[in-house]
Amino acid sequence: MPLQEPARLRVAAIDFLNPAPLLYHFEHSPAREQLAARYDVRYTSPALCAQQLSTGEADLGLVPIGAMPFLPGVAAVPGCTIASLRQVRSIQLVLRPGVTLGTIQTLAADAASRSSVAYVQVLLRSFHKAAPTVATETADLPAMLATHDAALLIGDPALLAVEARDRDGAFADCTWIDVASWWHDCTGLPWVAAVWAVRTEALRTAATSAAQLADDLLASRDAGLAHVDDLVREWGERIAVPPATIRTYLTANIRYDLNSACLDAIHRFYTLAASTGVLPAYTLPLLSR
Ligand SMILES: C=C(O[C@@H]1C=C(C(=O)O)C=C[C@H]1O)C(=O)O
Repeated sequence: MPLQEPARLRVAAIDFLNPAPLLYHFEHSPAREQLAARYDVRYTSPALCAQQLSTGEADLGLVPIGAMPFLPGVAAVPGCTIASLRQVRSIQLVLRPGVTLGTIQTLAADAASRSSVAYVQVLLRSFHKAAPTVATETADLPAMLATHDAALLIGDPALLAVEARDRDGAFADCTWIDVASWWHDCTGLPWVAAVWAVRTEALRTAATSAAQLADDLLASRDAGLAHVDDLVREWGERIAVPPATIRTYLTANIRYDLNSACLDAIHRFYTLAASTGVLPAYTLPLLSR
C-alpha cells in the first residue's frame, strides 16, 4: 500500500477584525508560505467555524466556547484565546427604549454567534430572572429591533453600530450593554469568547504534531501583537472604524492569552450555563502536547 502524504490541517478562521493578531503568520510573508504547506485556511463566521468542525469540513478552528459542548472529539489548543478583561466593545446587547434587562421578552441574536448568545441567556437567567425567547437573525439592528425587545450584535457589525451611534446618534435612545463588562460586573471574571480547537483525530494523519500546532499558533499571535501597526494600517482600509479605535480594540479590548484566569472563567461559564439549562454539562478538554 502506498504511504499516504501527511495531510494539511483545514482551518476554519473567523472573518472579523478581532482574531487578526492570531492569524498574523497565516496572512503575512514569509511565515505564510511556510505554514501553507501544513495549513489550509478559510474564513467564515464563528457559528460556521463550529459547524465545520462538527461536520468534518474543518480540522482546526476558532471555535466559540458556547459551541464546544456540541463538538465531541474536539479539544482546545492551550495558549491562545479571544477574550476580554472588561470592555470588549464588539459585543453589544441593545435594548429598545423602555425595556430593561429584567423585562426583555424577545431577543434577536446575530446568527453568527454561539458564545455571546449563550452568555446573554446565562446572565439574564442567573442575575435578572429573565428568560426571553431567542430568534437568530442576520446582523441588522433596525430589523432586529423592529420585531424584538433587544438585539445582540457581535464582531464587526457591532463595532460599526457603535460608530454609527457615536457619530450619527443612531439608536442612541436605546440602552447599550457591553456584554463582556456585564459578565465581569456579575462574576468578577474575564469574558472568553473563543479558543483554537482541533479534531484530535485529524492530528493522527496531519503533517503537524500537537506540540507543533500549539507552537505555531502562539508564534503567530506573538508576531501579530508585535506588528499591531501593520494590522491597524491594513484593517483601517477594510473597516470604517478610526485607526485609533482599531488599535485600542486590538491592544486593550481584546486579549489573546488563555491563562489560568481565562480557564477559571470558562469553567464558571459552563457551570452557570448548565445550572440555568442554557448548555449541557461540559468540561473543556485541553489538547496535551
Ligand atoms: C470578541 C468577539 O468575540 C466573538 C464572538 C463569538 C460568539 O459570540 O460566538 C465568537 C467568537 C468571537 O470572534 C467579537 O466577535 O466581537
